[in-house]
Amino acid sequence: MFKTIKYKDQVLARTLLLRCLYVSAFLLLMLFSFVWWKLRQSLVQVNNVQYVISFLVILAIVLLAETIFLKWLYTSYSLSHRDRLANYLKSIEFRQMLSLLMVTKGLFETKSDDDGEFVSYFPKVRVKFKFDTGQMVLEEPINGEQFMERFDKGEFDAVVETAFMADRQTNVYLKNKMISTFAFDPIKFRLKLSALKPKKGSLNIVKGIDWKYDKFYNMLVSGNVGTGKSYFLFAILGQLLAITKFIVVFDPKRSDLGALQYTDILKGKVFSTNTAINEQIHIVYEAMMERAKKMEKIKAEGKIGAYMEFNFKPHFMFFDEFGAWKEMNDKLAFGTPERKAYDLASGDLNEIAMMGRELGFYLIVGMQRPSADSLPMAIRNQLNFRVVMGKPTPEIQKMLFPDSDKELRPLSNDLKGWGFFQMGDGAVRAFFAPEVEKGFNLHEFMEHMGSLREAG
Ligand SMILES: Nc1ncnc2c1ncn2[C@@H]1O[C@H](COP(=O)(O)OP(=O)(O)OP(=O)(O)O)[C@@H](O)[C@H]1O
Repeated sequence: MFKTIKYKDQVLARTLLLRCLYVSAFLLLMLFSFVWWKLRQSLVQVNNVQYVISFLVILAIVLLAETIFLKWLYTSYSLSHRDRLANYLKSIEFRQMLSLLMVTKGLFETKSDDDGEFVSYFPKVRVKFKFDTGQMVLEEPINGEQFMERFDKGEFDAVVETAFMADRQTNVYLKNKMISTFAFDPIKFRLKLSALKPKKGSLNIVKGIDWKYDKFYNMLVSGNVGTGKSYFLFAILGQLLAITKFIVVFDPKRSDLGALQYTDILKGKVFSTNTAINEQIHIVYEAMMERAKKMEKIKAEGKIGAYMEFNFKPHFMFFDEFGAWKEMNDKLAFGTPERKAYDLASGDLNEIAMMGRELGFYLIVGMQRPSADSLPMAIRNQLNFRVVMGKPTPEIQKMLFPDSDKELRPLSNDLKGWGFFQMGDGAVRAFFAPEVEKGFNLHEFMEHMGSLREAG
């Protein structure tokens, strides 16, 4: 149910606390009156002074204990629990914060009369919490009244995102209002690795958000050591295996991905040496050019459409530790056959990044630091789905999400596998990568995902 945010909600928690204290003081008074009445009937002699003193002492002790208890309930219990009481307390805190935000952003008007200043206009913002999905739904007025433009421009939503560490997921306009849905508890959207259900054209990222590679072609996954980059890449590669057999995997650092050459599903598709990688890049490039020719022929007959409409399958080049490959090859002496092969491969890669989308050839690039030296601009500009695991440095944030000034805050101190992503020009979102469960075996996972394709 929606609740309207009021100006006085700024002190909601204090009001709640005071109400509790008033009620308990009243109950104590009733109890004492009853005890007094009983004592009068009995033989025990208590004078008025003794009675008042004992009442005041007990009242003070009870109210102090209750204040401490309520404070603990509000600040600690509500954070560490997920039951109804904790959710109720959280909703109080959130409503209070919303009211405060509206006031600090000046989204209200005052007038004065003989009795002093009073709030003459407070916009009708309503809120609904969905604790089971970790969402908050805000209804903001777009009704021709004061501040409409500021709500419409998303100014208030941006402040809410920062204050609640939330992500705006959807933004819908209805008559006289705008409905924005925020995810304030990103972990609620986490998928389990075993629950991934990729489909042709879309791979699962978090609940409700898929990577539609035909739309947001080419992916970049960056992140420092230990942030969960490899695990996230496993989730992507596994899903690709479930939808296509046209995959090549490059792992110049020979890490866990390199060892996938020993699986049945990826036998002959994993390459680690520079020579093999450069050669394979050229093979993929030639396959792409071959497809370009075929499509040109089809289009010469007046047919229109994208590659899948002509029954061509998507190809994926899965390139982990891209920076390491570039660094190793950049050192090669000019004029040597290895250098020539590398230069050819670099040119091919640029073209795959640029033309691949139309033709169904996609790149997935994994690297620690996507700096200008390690990731050529021609490729970087074509990476439409950008992911960073962990909290990026300001420079990396600027490089990955240049148009966003969203403040990125850590999602967890003890859990790994969280980060931020942006698809195209969409909002930068915080997310938890699919959870890798205990007892996970990389090779078994890949074989299993591959078997889904064979079965289907
Ligand atoms: N999605 C996840 N689910 C469960 N645990 C995770 C997840 N992601 C990361 N972890 C935990 O964090 C650790 C580091 O993750 P990962 O190996 O993917 O980091 P990395 O950034 O790739 O580092 P490196 O470059 O050293 O491989 C893992 O061993 C695991 O314990």
